[in-house]
Parts: sequence; structure tokens; C-alpha cells
Amino acid sequence: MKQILYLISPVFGRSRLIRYILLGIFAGACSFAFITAITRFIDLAINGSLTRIEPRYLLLCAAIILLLIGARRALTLGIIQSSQQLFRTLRQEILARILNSGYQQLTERRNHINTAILRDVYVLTEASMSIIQFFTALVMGVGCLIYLAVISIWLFAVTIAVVVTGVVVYSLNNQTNSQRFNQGRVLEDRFMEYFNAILNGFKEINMDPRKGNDIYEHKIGPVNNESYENNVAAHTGFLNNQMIGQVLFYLLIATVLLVFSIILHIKAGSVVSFVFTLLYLLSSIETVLGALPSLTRAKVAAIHIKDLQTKLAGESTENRLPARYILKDEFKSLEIADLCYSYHNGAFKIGPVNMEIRKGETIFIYGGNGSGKTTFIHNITGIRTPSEGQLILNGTPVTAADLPEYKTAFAVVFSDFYLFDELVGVPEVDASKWAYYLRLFELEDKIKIEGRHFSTTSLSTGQRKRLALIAALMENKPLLVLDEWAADQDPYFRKKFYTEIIPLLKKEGISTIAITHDDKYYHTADKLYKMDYGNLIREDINTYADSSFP
Ligand SMILES: Nc1ncnc2c1ncn2[C@@H]1O[C@H](COP(=O)(O)OP(=O)(O)OP(=O)(O)O)[C@@H](O)[C@H]1O
Repeated sequence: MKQILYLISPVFGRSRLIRYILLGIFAGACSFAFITAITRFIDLAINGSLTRIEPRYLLLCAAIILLLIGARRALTLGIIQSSQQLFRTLRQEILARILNSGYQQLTERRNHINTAILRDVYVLTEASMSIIQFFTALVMGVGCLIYLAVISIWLFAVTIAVVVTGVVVYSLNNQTNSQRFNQGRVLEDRFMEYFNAILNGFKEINMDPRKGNDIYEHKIGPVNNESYENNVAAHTGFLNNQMIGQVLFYLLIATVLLVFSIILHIKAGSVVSFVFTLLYLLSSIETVLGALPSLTRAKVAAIHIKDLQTKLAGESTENRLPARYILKDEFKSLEIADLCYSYHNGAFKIGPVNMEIRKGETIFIYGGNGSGKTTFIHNITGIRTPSEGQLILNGTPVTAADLPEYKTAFAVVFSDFYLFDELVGVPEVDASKWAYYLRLFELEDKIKIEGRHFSTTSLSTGQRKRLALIAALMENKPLLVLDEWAADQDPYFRKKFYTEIIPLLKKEGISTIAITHDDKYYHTADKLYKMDYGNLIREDINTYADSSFP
């Protein structure tokens, strides 16, 4: 419960939460007043004092019912609004934290985030609807118990013995049930992982349905079965608790009527009032027990959301909005001094790497698969943080605090780029620049721009890459980083890129770092480097100067 309250109280707000609790207590008190009035009328009827229609009793009942319904409606309306607000706030907060967190942390937590957004927030919102109901029933239960003590202290003692037995049985079983819900949440993460594999690998699956069958039978199937058994066991555990509670109560009612009232010589009127109140108490206990599975699942969800929030918050300074953007003309040089980086698993390391790029220069990097080229550009663009060494921008070392501003110097087209369907992050589209690049990249017959929105992104792979590069250039950044950009271009456009476009970019003052395997065009760069098992080695451009191209 603590974990749930930790997440919901900031959203509900302290004063609103207190108001709901007071309304809940008031609704519970109204229910309790209704029972008291009814038991009193039962007493009067049994004594023979209730012989004619009493308008004041009818009025009293009507007043209590009106107050009760009014309080419940106000409470429920408030809870509907607040729980929807909780849903909106939690989703937005998680997304804001995601946007602020580092690339590395995010890629490591992809499944956890998916499940948090798609399931945990929903489970918690649903439970927040029942939490006040839970407390209202609890208040009413306590009220009933007090009233039972007033009617007969001995019967009350018997009732308390039964309630304590029920609570002990519940507590013993609850730990196992909570563990099962926790396990259910872990299985949900695994389900999400396989589900993403199906969505992302759908082309491959479509080509050979055996692949889909394989994932379905050997991955999704076992997880689903385990989930099924786990969830059935957890819910059955709660059902057993509920059944034990009900059996204990029905036994209590039967024995109060048939045994204890006789042994303890209790008046018929008191016995009827007692049993009537017990039935109300039973309904409160059923509400409490009925809400427990969803509250337990919500507790597990709340722990996961809190855990995610804490982890993302710890890393969230990495991608804050920059205080300012580095302008194209500001850039003079970037020096990479003794930069080292190793992945968390320690399996691969680059560095120490040294390199310098000046304004308008073009640098090509080549090297074997897995030699560390992409890792290196992730480090210089700031989406991975070097473990050692320095990035020196315009003669000033870049500190961790400078990183958001530093990153604004780069426009990047990664090899696994994502093509947005509009010019995101570009406040105003320079129409003449857009038209110029569209012509340069020979896409003028293919795409138009409406506001910031591309008319289409349904293009060939090479065309999509051209559009991604146009979008990067529209950002007007001083440094352009390309990871095997030309690999998907046809020979004609590849030649145009190296011999026309790169010189044009140079003229614009753009400095380019490109990973490429096009040795035919290495000589078009100002500097050439080879990445060799994590070591960056300067190559002599003249070696490639005689390269001819068609
Ligand atoms: N997220 C990661 N966690 C751990 N190791 C990784 C990760 N990404 C890459 N590696 C390892 O780092 C090494 C370098 O990978 P990188 O992607 O930088 O190579 P590359 O030179 O760009 O290769 P390619 O030409 O195939 O694109 C690889 O051997 C790979 O196993």
C-alpha cells in the first residue's frame, strides 16, 4: 500500500487525498447510520412498538440515503477524475524521463519501459479507483465492529476471534500470492521482448512462417503458459482467502444464532441486530478482500514504475534540453584526445583515440566489421560517454555539464536511422533551402513538404537515406556525421555524393565525419582514418589519390 500511495499521493494532492478520505469516512459513517437505524427499527418491530407508519422514521431513512448516495457520488466522481489524471501524469512523466535519459540506459531498458507504459500505469490507475472503496469499506467495517461491541460484548469477542483467524490465514497466504504477481510481472517483460521480436522481424517471419512458429511455440508459448499457471495460482490463492473468510463468517452467523445466543442468554432483538450488522460487516470484508488482488498487482506495478523512475531520474541529466545551440559559424575545431570507451560487458574497447577536425574538413573512417567505427561516432557525438580522454570543442574541454550544448553541434544520420515523418526539432522551415536540397538530392518529384510534414516517407531505402540526410542538413549544424550513408546509393548517386555534394557541404562550412567503405572515393576526403580493433590509425590519403571512378 505504501508503494501505491507513494505514486498516487503527489498526483492526487495531499488536500484532495484528505478530502477523499474524509468523504470516504463520511460515506462509511452514513452506511453505518443506516444500519444503526435499521437495527433500531428491527428492535422496535420485535418489541411491538412499531405499529403504524412513522413519517419521522421514513424521513430519517430518506435523509441518510440521500447523504450516503451524495457522498458516494462525489467520492466516485473525484476518484474517476483523479485516477485519469494519475494515468495521464504517470505516462507523461515516464515519457519525459525517457526523453531525458541517455541512449545507453534506454536501450538496456527497452522492455521494462514498454511494460511500464503499456501495463503498469494501467494496472495502477485501475487500482487507484478501488483504493478509496477499500478504505471506505474498512471504515465501515470498523464502525460495524464497534457497534457489535455495543450490542453484545460477548458476541463481539467471538466475532473478533473469527476476524483475527481470517487475518492470520490471509497474511500467511498473501506473501505467496504477492510473489506470484511479482513473477507475473517478470514474465510480462519477457512476453514484451518476444512480442517486439515478432513486430520488428515481421518481414522475415512473413518470408518463412516457420520463424514465426518457432517464436510462437518456443518463446511466446512457454511464457504464456507460465503466465497462465502463475496468474491462475495467484487468483486462486486470493479466492481461497475469500472463501475461507466467507466460510468463517457464515459459520459465525449460524453459531451466533443457534449456539451463542442460547448459551449466553442474549435477547432476541439484540441477536437480530447483531446478525444484521454482521451481514453488513461481511459485505465490507468482501469489498476489502475483493479489492486486494488488484491492489497487490498495483503494488507490484508501483514498485516497477518507481524503480524505473528512480533509475531514469538518476540518469536524466544526460539529455536535458540544451541552454543554447552551437551555431554553424561558431565552430572552429573539435579535438578528440586519448578517448577510450568500453562496453559494460567489457567485451570490446576502443582507444586511446586521437583525432582533430577543423571547420569545413571532411574526414573518412573505414575499417572492418566490428572494429569500433560506430562505437567511436557514438562517443564523439555524445550519445555514449567516453570512459577516458577528452573532447575539446573550439579549444575548450567538454565537461559532463556541457554535454547537452555540445551535442547540438552535430547533425547525424546513423546507419540504423529513424526517419520521422516531419522535420522534428526544426522550428521554422527555410523553404528555399529545402527546395535546394531536394533538387540536389534529386527528390523533387517524390516529396513535398506541408508545413513541416513530409508528403510521404514511403520511399526506397536509398531515397529514405537521402531524405534523412536532407532532414539532418535542414538542422543547420556545423558538424555532419554519417554512418555508411552512401552504402545504399546507386553508383551514379554515390559518385555525385562524393564528388559534388561533399564539396558543396564543405563550401557551406560544414565539417563532415563519414564512415565509409567506398575506397574509390577515399581521396575526396581531407583526412582518412582506419579503425582497427578499436585503434584509430591515420592513413595517407595519397595512397588512394590515383583511384579512378567512372
Ligand atoms: N551495445 C553493445 N554492447 C556491447 N558490445 C557491443 C555493443 N554494440 C557493439 N558492441 C561490440 O562492439 C564492437 C564494435 O561494434 P561497432 O558497431 O562499433 O563496429 P563497427 O566498426 O561499426 O562495425 P560495422 O562495420 O559492422 O558496422 C563489436 O565487436 C560489438 O560486438
